[in-house]
Amino acid sequence: MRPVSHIGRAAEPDKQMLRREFIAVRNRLTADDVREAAGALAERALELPELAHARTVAAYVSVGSEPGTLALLDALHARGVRVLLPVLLPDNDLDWGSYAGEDSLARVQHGGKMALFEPTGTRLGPHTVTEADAMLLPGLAVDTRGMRLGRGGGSYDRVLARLERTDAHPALVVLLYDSEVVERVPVQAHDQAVHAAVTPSGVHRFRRGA
Ligand SMILES: Nc1nc2c(c(=O)[nH]1)N(C=O)[C@@H](CNc1ccc(C(=O)N[C@@H](CCC(=O)O)C(=O)O)cc1)CN2
Ligand SMILES: Nc1ncnc2c1ncn2[C@@H]1O[C@H](COP(=O)(O)OP(=O)(O)OP(=O)(O)O)[C@@H](O)[C@H]1O
Repeated sequence: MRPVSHIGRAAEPDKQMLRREFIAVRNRLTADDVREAAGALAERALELPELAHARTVAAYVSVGSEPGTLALLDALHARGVRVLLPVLLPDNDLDWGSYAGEDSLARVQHGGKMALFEPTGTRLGPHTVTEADAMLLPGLAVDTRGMRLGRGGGSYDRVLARLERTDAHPALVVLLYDSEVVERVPVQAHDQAVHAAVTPSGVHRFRRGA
């Protein structure tokens, strides 16, 4: 058997298989499980110094069985933090808009992709994310190096590449369930490590190059 932690094209089928497995586990969660986890996740995340000091936070609105983010968005918004939310573009890149409460969101179906909740206000442009002091990222798993397995759209790979090009260095925090922090995920050359993961039971910090 091939190891799963190699770099390169061979990682792609491994990623696909792992994504299916993590999604299957999420799909077995009940509405109560999701609700309970969302409350705990918001509490843990709000304890992060990176969020306590942030004036602008790039985040996202969870859907389905993803770890819930709405309570966290509301708490940040109530504190006066500027919360940026993604708008999915046709090439999977992300534009951004501001969160102004639940009424400022609309459910958007992008072709055959999953339905998302997106901000209805002014679109600020893809570059706006470089103004964030912290970024909350979706994912399916993260490993002990901070390498993140995303859904495979490459949206956040693009965002992270944009941050690197503009020399922006926000705190990168992925929101996950406890069982999604694992020993190793497959990586490709374009993948970038996050600094921390927040799960309902705690915060995991990753050392760069670990
Ligand atoms: N709640 C939430 N919002 C989010 C993301 C996310 O993962 N979760 N994104 C994360 O990048 C961005 C949207 N990007 C996306 C890119 C591609 C697909 C997509 O192709 N989905 C396919 C297959 C993948 C899947 O099932 O997960 C589909 O829905 O069938 C979805 C979202 C920004 N907003
Ligand atoms: N900077 C980039 N610009 C354009 N496409 C990119 C970039 N980085 C990665 N991609 C492409 O995006 C696709 C998905 O990459 P990958 O499997 O790493 O997604 P992911 O990290 O799991 O998803 P996401 O970033 O949406 O959370 C790949 O085909 C990859 O080549």
